Amino acid sequence: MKGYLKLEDGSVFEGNIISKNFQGFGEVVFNTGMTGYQEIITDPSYAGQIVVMTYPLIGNYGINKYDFQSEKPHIRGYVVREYCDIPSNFLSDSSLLDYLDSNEIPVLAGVDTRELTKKLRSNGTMRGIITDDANATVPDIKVDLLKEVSTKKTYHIQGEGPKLAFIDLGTKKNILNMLKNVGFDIYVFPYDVCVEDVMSIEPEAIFFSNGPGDPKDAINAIKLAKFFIGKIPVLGICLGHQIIALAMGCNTIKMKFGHRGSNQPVKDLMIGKSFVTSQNHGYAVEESSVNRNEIIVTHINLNDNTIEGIRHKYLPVFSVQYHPEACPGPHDSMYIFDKFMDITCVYRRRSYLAEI
Ligand SMILES: NC(=O)CC[C@H](N)C(=O)O
Repeated sequence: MKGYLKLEDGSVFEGNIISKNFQGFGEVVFNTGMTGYQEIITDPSYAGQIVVMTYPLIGNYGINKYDFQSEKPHIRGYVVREYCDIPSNFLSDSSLLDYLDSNEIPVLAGVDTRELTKKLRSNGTMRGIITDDANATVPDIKVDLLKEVSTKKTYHIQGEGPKLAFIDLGTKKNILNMLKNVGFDIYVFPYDVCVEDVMSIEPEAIFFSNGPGDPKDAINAIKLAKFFIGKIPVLGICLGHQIIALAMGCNTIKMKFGHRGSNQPVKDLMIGKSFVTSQNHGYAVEESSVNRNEIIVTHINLNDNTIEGIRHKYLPVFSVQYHPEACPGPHDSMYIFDKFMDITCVYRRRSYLAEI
């Protein structure tokens, strides 16, 4: 069926609606990854967004049971140049379209995604609607994204190491896997958990996850970060990084079109090495808001010099804007998780020594 992607500036991109559902609206963003569509569509940070893939052929390796980053897709719509409906991969259990159809996600194929991406790059991210109705207008509806993607109940992932309070703002599964692999004993809390409930497990470290939306909307998480900074080691990834920055007095700003893909170059200024990283963010820490007497910028993006990581000068707090857990993307910066465990162990030994 003929369909359209209509943008808030009035522009219209034509294509074919190949899904069962033919209506969806959200913020239209583009991702430059050549592979990794299964991880992207199930990354809860994309909640509220229509994702445009710049790679021209999507669907060719199907969907498998290993690469999900959450229980279901969180995107509001999917836009591709060419959809491949004959997946070829020994791990594939279903086609991408069957999976998206079973979750009622609208898919618009046959779109000039190069032109669309150029538009989003020059005008900035815009709201849009996928529709079969040439007269449809682009709605502007705000929903509580954190409530939608965070865990409803606290749960425990047993480990032998230090106790970690994990604030789930819509986490990707591989972040939990990585923290489990380095040995943390993890308690996963909902986004609106109170300080007292987190304290009840006597955490030795706290983690703030990735997640959707504007970091300034994560009011409870910012409050938690303010409380725990300086008390126990703190790590944040992506939304978690932005929350930690806000808690330490920095500001965050909306970027023109963000960074989304598996090929973003980042320099670790502390060790002088550059890495290719996986990213998915539309907000960033504002450089001029960083109080350099207290905070060190540890990582920058080599495409546009924006901040990709910070740490406190004296306190055990650090965070990265990119995704060291990959999924999809390169595994080059997974050392971040070992570093977090090392710092937590140093603090554990210190408090042990202080007691004897
Ligand atoms: N992946 C994330 O955590 C994204 C963080 C935030 N929602 C942003 O777009 O910048």
